[in-house]
Amino acid sequence: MIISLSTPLDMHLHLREGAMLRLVAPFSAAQFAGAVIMPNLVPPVDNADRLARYRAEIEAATAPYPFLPLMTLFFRPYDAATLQGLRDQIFAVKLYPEGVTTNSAGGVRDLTTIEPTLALMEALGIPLLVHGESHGFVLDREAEFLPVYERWARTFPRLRIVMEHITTAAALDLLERYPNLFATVTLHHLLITLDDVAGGLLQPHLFCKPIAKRPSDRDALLAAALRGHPKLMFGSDSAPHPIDRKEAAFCAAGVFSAPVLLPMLVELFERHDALDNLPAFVGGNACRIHGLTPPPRTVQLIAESWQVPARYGDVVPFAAGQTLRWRLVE
Ligand SMILES: NC(=O)N[C@@H](CC(=O)O)C(=O)O
Ligand SMILES: [Zn+2]
Ligand SMILES: [Zn+2]
Repeated sequence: MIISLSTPLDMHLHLREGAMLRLVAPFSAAQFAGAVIMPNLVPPVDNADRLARYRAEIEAATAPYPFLPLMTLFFRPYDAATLQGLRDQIFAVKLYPEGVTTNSAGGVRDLTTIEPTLALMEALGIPLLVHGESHGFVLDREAEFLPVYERWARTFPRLRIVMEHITTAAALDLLERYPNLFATVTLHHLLITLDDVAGGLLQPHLFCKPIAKRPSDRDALLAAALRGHPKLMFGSDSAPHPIDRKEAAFCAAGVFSAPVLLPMLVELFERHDALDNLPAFVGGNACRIHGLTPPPRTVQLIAESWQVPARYGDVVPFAAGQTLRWRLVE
């Protein structure tokens, strides 16, 4: 049995640079027609020259797959001339509050100071992608950020705002209240809760920001994804770190899910008898919301089981060692 997906997209992806990029990028390029590429490199992708060189590096690493990198710019308090000059080279601007996640040291310290740049983005039609967490208690960080989304959604009604990698039922509820608010959700946040991370022996390969939450949150996110919620888009947040940064004191945050994404999404939607809604979740909604027209591409999966390797190079993947029911047809 074969399942065909038309032009699947991953709306939140970390490809890193150099040898890590060359190791991980082919997994995404084999499965997806395109992906939104996160700019949290060291130093961040925050100027035209770095953008162009990073895009070229991605294109080299993903050839010969027809893979569209949707580039993002690391949020700075850009002025009008800078944003106008960069607008045609980017899909969106990605905002990190200072210090909330991996490589966000150059993020925004005072969120009340950046409204002039948000107004410019609204005028230029540039979407705002946000890692929305406060500096509060770890389980409350996403909830505490929701009023910030509300303020921006009200102040800038034509600014398209994407709440990245949401992990709570409360974030989902907010989608219903503001027409210009959208969200991405990862595969792992549809499957795991905090118990999987820290309820038994500590599982560093499931440690990420935002941290996985309660069963009720996971169930609400899964239900929304399975029904193809029109404002919810798949974004893997696949975020590889070398094994010595994960199996260590001060374990880095990030789950490397790229190699298993479509096989596990198909299995999940099949198990819940929701395969009809998978195309909307993995690209259809994103194309409609953002007006994207990536080069059409068909990706096929076959019902043939395989075991996820323990490692790819020096990176441990999500679901390592598990047997999956669907395999990508290469
Ligand atoms: N999600 C993570 O835990 N880590 C991401 C950064 C991010 O998306 O917040 C990374 O770059 O490693
Ligand atoms: Zn993030
Ligand atoms: Zn991310």
